Amino acid sequence: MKRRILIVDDEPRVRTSLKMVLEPTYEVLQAADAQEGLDLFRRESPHLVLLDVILPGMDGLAVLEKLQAEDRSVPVIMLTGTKAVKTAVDAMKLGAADYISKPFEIDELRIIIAKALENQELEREVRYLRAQVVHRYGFHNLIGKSSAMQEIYSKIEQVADSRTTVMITGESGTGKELVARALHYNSARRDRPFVALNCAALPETLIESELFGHEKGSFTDATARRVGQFELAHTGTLFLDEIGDLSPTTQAKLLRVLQEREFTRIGGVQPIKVDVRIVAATNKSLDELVRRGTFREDLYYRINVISLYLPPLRERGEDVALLAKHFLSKRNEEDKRPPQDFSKEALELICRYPWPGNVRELQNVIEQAVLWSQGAAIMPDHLPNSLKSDTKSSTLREDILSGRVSLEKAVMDFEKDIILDALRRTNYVQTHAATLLGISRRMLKYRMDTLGISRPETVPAASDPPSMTQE
Ligand SMILES: Nc1ncnc2c1ncn2[C@@H]1O[C@H](COP(=O)(O)OP(=O)(O)OP(=O)(O)O)[C@@H](O)[C@H]1O
Repeated sequence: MKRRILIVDDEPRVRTSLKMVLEPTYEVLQAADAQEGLDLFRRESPHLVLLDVILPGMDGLAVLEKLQAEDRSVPVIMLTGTKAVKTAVDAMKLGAADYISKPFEIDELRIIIAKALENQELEREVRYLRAQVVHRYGFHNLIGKSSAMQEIYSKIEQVADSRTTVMITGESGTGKELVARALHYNSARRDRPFVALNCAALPETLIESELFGHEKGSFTDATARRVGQFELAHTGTLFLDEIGDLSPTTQAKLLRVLQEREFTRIGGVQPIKVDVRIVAATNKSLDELVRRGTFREDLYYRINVISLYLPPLRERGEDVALLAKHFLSKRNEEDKRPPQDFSKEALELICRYPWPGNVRELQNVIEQAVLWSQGAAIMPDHLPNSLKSDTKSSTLREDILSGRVSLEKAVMDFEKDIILDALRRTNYVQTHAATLLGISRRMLKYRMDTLGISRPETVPAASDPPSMTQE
């Protein structure tokens, strides 16, 4: 199929000659003014536009802006009447693919057109591949290419559409709520409510009223009727986070709703029927709670029909860099900033850290780093010390265990580091540094002599007050 080129130029002579030159290779459409050009652009979806900068009625640059607003992916080559460099530069700033000054060499025009079409093709390919990557490495806001995450995606796809209760387990911050949402938004209930309730966040007295609602006057603070989360989630999904924290009484009530699919508000008599899909989550071991008798076994079996386990981030190392880049570009997009990148060293630190707070901790660290970096690439300095000290101590541990460094030397270096830090923080006032370290000034002096620490010449000697502290 021939590609279509739209020529927008008011001079018939130019249009005819361009048509003659281009027609063997391309299908050529012609417009004599801006309006006709815009109409043809919308109707015929050309692959490329040759646009004159001087047109009757509307300036070529204004037309260019309109074309860009319609579809940025179609390259526009400006035809400038004279050697109007300024106009050409303005056009390029507005997004023109290239420009050529009239009169031009036919071969030159051919090359410019071919190059612009080739770039357009490449851009399309990149967009397509990017979409593919998102599909392969993500699933409904969940990012991760590890086999553990791939398994989660396919389980979500398999069970999303059934009404069955799903139990999601995993450490705090591993993404349990995100998985619950993915289940809801991939089910037939996606247009119905998704209601989330954190069972650990409320005292026992409030949780039942939160879940089932109450009638006016049913207890002291019940000044009006209140609809509970079960009713709000009717025909949708109710996500019960930290379900292991429910009290025995609330567990019994929840079990009844799951069995009978109806309940009554606190203080009410009228049973209310509900159609709610329950997704529950916990970061505790429900097995263990059942063994200890704090979680009802019958409720456990009701809820645990299908279970999804989210492994901690330290066990899916391949996801760390991907998630870090995802959070970085998300933050940049939200703040409408130009894209940023990580320096090699910063990314190494991020990938080496064990992330005890899982994805939530990683997300917080990246968001803080964006603030510190102020638009430059993210460097180790923009990352919290915990990431660095962990790497430092694990490297040191390796050095000691492999005999590269003696334990004695490592301990001395460590002590020296801390003493120097305390001295720097107190501007070498030894009394203050000793207080920070929780040792006597005499002991500090002794350790400084042993470790070869002295006050640098740049720090004035008068900084230490005369020694009259009780030691
Ligand atoms: N795979 C992931 N892809 C993208 N973002 C994620 C992923 N996992 C978690 N997050 C993000 O990390 C944060 C914590 O996730 P979430 O609240 O779902 O964890 P959780 O396991 O429910 O935590 P908790 O047990 O403390 O309630 C959220 O901001 C979430 O968007």
